[in-house]
Amino acid sequence: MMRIGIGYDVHKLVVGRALIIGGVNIPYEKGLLGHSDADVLVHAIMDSILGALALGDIGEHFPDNDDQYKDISSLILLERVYNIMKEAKYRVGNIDATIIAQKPKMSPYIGNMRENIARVLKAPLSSINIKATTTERLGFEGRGEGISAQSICLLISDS
Ligand SMILES: Nc1ccn([C@@H]2O[C@H](COP(=O)(O)O)[C@@H](O)[C@H]2O)c(=O)n1
Ligand SMILES: C[C@@]1(CO)OP(=O)(O)OP(=O)(O)OC[C@H]1O
Repeated sequence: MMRIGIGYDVHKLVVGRALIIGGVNIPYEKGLLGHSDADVLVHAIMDSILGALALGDIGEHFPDNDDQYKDISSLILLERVYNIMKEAKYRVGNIDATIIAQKPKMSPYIGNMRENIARVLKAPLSSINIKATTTERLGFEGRGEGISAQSICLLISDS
């Protein structure tokens, strides 16, 4: 059996925070604000997997008032979502995700992001696609106030 899920997340850009997207530390004058490392792409991917499993969202699994998640790498949370998926006897068929950011340029980092996500999800690199787009300066992403990400995933049952 196959199941499909979508995920969407937004974080605010502020000075004094690291910009971590897809587990890659991207040099930039601002970073994303959040309780964890605020990795907006990994959050959207986790929500798409949990969505496919009909198991709610990351806020339910990793509450943002729990000190154990303060500044945690979202790749660690992704590994926990992987374990939940494995327990349910599913594996990733494919993931397609989009980062919506006016700046900075994501293209030099996309390869490393794909490698990080494929490694944690124990999925072939060819099953993970990550794209980036500006919004032609329109909206909150276009004004540089924040970055959003969207993900869709297909899970395949192992049983
Ligand atoms: N933050 C971003 C946004 C976009 N890109 C790449 O640039 C290409 C053109 O973007 P448009 O928004 O003008 O369509 C796009 O294909 C992305 O590959 C990027 O690297 N970083
Ligand atoms: C990841 C969690 C937990 O540290 O915190 P944030 O980094 O604030 O991210 P958000 O996208 O609001 O989602 C869920 C949270 O519970």
